[in-house]
Amino acid sequence: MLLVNPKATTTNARTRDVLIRALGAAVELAVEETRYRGHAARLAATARAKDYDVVAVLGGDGTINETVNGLLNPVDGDAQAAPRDVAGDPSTGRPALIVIPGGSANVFARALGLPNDPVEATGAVLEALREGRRRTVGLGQALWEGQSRYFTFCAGMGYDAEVVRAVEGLRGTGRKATPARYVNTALRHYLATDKRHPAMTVTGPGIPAAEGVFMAIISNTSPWTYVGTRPVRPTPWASFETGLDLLGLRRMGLVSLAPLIQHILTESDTLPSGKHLVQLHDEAEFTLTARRPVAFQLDGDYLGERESVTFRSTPNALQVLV
Ligand SMILES: Nc1ncnc2c1ncn2[C@@H]1O[C@H](COP(=O)(O)OP(=O)(O)OP(=O)(O)O)[C@@H](O)[C@H]1O
Repeated sequence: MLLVNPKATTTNARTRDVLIRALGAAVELAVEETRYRGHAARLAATARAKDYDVVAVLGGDGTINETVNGLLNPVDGDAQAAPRDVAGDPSTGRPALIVIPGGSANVFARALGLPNDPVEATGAVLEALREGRRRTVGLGQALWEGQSRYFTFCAGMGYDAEVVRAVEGLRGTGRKATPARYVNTALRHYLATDKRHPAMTVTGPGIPAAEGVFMAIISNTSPWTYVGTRPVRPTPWASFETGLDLLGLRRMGLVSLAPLIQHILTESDTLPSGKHLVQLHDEAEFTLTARRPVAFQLDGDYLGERESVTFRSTPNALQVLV
């Protein structure tokens, strides 16, 4: 099943048709266009219930996030659909995923090593299909107030989620999400964010409690994002094959931030260092609690202000043809 989000930033009818022709020549293909927010999750859950082998997505990180959640959660009323779980590997019980970048940032596709161009990515994916090349990836899961949502590359609480919220507000007025818009919004919003009263504490099984955190980045892979073609790596050791990583900031002043920003933009695999940083690597679970509601984002989607969110690693969650 091919899911196309016609509203994704860089998706157009031409790339859609190229992809349909290319995939259609290689496999038996059903094509669905998403018509509203949440539609990709429903379609993906249906694909799983109907035992499709593969779900391909042409869209941005938002559509991929929905698709992944649809693949992991059973469709309404189908909760006891028999999983095809083979030998305890949960990824074998659901359709595999194909990703063709069609959004603005395409972090998940690029973190998987795919070209950030839909036609070139189609070529790479067709090769993977022909050669049966699959990679098993873990996902992150966020749980709060009785809700749960999986994430493919990152979640965040605090300043970064405030920036995501501000950019979503601008997109609501018809402006596109470009890297320059994110950077401009981040700089402007820096003046407004609270740099004096840290709200969050990180706790978890076997993890010493860390208080006084202003913002936290939770990573399922590295890079965390891209500015243009440049990868940004606040948690350089994170990977799809390990548990979750975290970078927490206990200071938001420019003296602390400037060297950190320089480090994460230029260093590829050394951890940023500093007493004001809280760092976790390859953890199965931890919780962020906050004294007041704090902005929360997941795979670049703003999800409101929250006071407690638990983050859990879900190993071997999905197979990706790449
Ligand atoms: N037909 C539609 N009309 C409006 N919104 C849609 C439609 N189909 C899907 N959506 C929603 O559009 C949102 C944005 O899509 P998506 O993330 O794929 O693209 P993007 O925002 O351009 O990319 P990125 O996430 O990389 O910025 C998704 O949250 C999805 O739910």
